[in-house]
Amino acid sequence: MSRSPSIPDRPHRDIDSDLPDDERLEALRGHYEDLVDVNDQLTDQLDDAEDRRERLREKVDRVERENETLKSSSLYIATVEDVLDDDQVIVKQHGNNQEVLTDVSSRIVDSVEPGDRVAVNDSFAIQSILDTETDARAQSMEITEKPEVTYADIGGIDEQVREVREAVEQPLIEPELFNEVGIDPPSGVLLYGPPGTGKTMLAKAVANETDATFIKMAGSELVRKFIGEGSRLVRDLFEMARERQPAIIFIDEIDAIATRRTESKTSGDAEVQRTMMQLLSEMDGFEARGEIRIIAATNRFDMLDRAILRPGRFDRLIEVPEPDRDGREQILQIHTRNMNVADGVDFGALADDTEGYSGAEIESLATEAGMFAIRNERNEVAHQDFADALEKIEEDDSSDVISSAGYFYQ
Ligand SMILES: Nc1ncnc2c1ncn2[C@@H]1O[C@H](COP(=O)(O)OP(=O)(O)OP(=O)(O)O)[C@@H](O)[C@H]1O
Repeated sequence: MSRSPSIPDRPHRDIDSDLPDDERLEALRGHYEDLVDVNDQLTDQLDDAEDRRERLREKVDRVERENETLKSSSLYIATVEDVLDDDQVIVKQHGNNQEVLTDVSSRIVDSVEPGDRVAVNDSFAIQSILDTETDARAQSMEITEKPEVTYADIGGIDEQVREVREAVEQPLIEPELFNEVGIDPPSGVLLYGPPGTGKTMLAKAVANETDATFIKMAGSELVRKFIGEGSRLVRDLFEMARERQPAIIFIDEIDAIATRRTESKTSGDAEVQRTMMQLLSEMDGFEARGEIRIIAATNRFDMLDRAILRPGRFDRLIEVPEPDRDGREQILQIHTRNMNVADGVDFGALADDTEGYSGAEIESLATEAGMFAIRNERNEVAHQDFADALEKIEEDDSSDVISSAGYFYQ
């Protein structure tokens, strides 16, 4: 840090009053020049001090802004791919593998290196470099203060929405109802059904509706990546939820940690078992009327260890099936509501033609139809675009079957 410049001495001259007038005048002129000189020095120093104060104020503002961003908690994990000049880097976001050119906070710009795992905020600016422990915790959890999904975004599963609201939302919003009646709400809710039918959406929508933090952990990540750490991460998960309650814990692919016990006793099995025991013990010691609710999801209900379905654990089972015809029509309407759709598009006919499609597949159909419109240089999506998209998806699916069959028989 630079030291403050010293204040110049006050000029002093003894002027003898007996001097002849012209010499006295000369001495006074000299004294005056000394004073002007000191005045100039002081003015310069004042300007410097003001500059320094301005710079410090900017720095304080910047640090305050960075602090605010750090405190707002929705941070995502990414890996640094490349460090460029001008405090910019390219990062790849975990989960969706999106590559983004972004800024680095000046605090840490000198420490960022390619390959580092970092926490980025909503606008992808790097907030901190993760150490291994935070990294492991954060990697397996997705934390969102308030997910954007609402019940209005979910189509075709009204009955399931109603059941989830009753089992998860009501105990959070009106715990006194359960106290008055003298019953405990369901401890945990298990959503089961085929992939892409809206299980994750349901959990997010409850969090949105109840202003709860949404904390998602994938069972498969727990056992695949963190051998030896699974049970600690389950503990972390509940601790994180307690710190941020009201919170919805969503454990996706719960089958990965709660499979039926097999005969084989490999170390991997023992690890999975320990992780599941930790989950059960967290749930057993859990206040059902508290501000934390647990939802799990699986596509493999048949494989589940029945121990997790006992009373006091995941004791409310909700099946989320593939949508029926009306459901498919509703989901199509939802996923095209922000699209520029031509008048002649017949959603009823499209619902008829998409039997067996999940919500996620219907979403891809809508996007694909939009792509056809763009390819044909139109900004309005016509019925034919949906028909072409459907044909393309069916073709892609059948070639997948052929290639996987070819592989099988090789
Ligand atoms: N019922 C639905 N209504 C509207 N959109 C849906 C519905 N189901 C799925 N989708 C669309 O598919 C995407 C994936 O859905 P979601 O992640 O909720 O499925 P999931 O059942 O949790 O799947 P998985 O078992 O593979 O985790 C959603 O983001 C949404 O766009």
